[in-house]
Amino acid sequence: MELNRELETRIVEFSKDVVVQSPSVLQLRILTILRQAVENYSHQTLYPFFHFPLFGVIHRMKQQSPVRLTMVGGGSWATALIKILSENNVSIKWWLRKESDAEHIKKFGHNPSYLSDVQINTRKVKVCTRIKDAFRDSDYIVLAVPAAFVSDALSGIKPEHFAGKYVISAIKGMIPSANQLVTDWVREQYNVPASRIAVIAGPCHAEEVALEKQSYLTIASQDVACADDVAAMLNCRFVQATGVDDIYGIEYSAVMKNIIALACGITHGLGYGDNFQAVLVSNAMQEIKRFVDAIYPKHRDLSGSAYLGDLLVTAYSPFSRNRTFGTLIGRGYTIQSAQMEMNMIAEGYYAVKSIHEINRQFQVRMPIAEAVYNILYERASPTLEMEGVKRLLT
Ligand SMILES: NC(=O)C1=CN([C@@H]2O[C@H](COP(=O)(O)OP(=O)(O)OC[C@H]3O[C@@H](n4cnc5c(N)ncnc54)[C@H](OP(=O)(O)O)[C@@H]3O)[C@@H](O)[C@H]2O)C=CC1
Ligand SMILES: O=C(CO)COP(=O)(O)O
Repeated sequence: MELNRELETRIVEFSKDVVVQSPSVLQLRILTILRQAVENYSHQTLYPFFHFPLFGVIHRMKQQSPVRLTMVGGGSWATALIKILSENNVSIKWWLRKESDAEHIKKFGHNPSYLSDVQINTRKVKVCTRIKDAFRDSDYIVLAVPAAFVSDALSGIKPEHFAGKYVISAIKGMIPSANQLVTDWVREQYNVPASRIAVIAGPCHAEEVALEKQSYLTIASQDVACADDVAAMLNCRFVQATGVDDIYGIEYSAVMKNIIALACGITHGLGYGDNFQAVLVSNAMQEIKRFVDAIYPKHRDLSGSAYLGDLLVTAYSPFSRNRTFGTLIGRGYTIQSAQMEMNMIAEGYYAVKSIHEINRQFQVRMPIAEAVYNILYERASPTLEMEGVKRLLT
């Protein structure tokens, strides 16, 4: 009886949406509901539903109608997400800014600039360099360029181009010119309703996805059904994705962990050891909690993998751009030379300034983030700043 009621409620909720959905989104939504039912209930309980006529229809739709998605960005994370999505019934338009990269992918099936070992399935993935063409006929827009370049990447795109689409931010950074989360910025600039916005989070480096190492993603949206749909698109042989509702907590936490990874890198570059870093990271977790709870109060468990897990992987992994950038700064590189040394973007560099400015209003005690800000923006000495942090750690 419980199941009957739950399925009924979900189907009624979902049918309210029917008028505004395209067939592929409907299919995904139905599949998500059914997948959850199959996971959570016994075959015996589910048996009556096997006569439900939609089952056959869904099966046929699954064969025929792929989800239509646009990937915006040609970097390592976009390339890794393309690999994951290509495992499922998804048809992808991939926007990159460089004509030469697009031509190379069309010809050889590899991104020449990032994760070049990843084989691109060119039957499922169509590459283009005109953003308006990339948006046409898509149900989902995935944003996967560093936050500082989203506005450039979407140049020429207007609110009407987003109408009826879902937006998924795979970005772990803030729009520097507005000090805004990417999802808030998209909502305001393009009038996309919050129920159609999701973020992809969780501890997951593109390089490990390229190697098909088992990974976990958390998809957050104010509308959990939307998050579940996106999770269904990303679940595959080597990725397990789960939908949740704490979009603000998860997005801010992802921004903050990049700043902490910079601090870990800086101290590593200065010669501090693992004992110190463990204490730095535990204190940093409390700092993240204070900030996220102040800016968006909600009951949340920060030991979850989208919060603590992502902090750990970014603070310790040699693949982390933020940790690498911090290490170079700790070793005495200037900001410009550290940026030139890396072929990739460390989001924490931009984020620490935004968080510093936002925190003028909230006045949360964040000595580690403040030390990183002083080093990167006030030309403070890394040695002296980290001496100060050292005295405050417990
Ligand atoms: N890499 C990872 O493992 C993960 C990354 N993320 C997040 O994904 C987002 C993207 O990062 P990632 O893919 O790693 O970045 P990369 O550093 O790998 O790639 C940067 C991308 O930005 C593009 N770019 C640079 N300048 C501009 C510009 N002015 N206008 C438009 N595009 C530009 C680059 O294009 P070009 O090559 O033409 O210069 C390239 O496609 C970040 O927010 C990151 O935090 C999240 C989880 C994992
Ligand atoms: O968010 C990430 C892993 O989950 C990527 O972090 P970096 O940008 O520091 O590599």
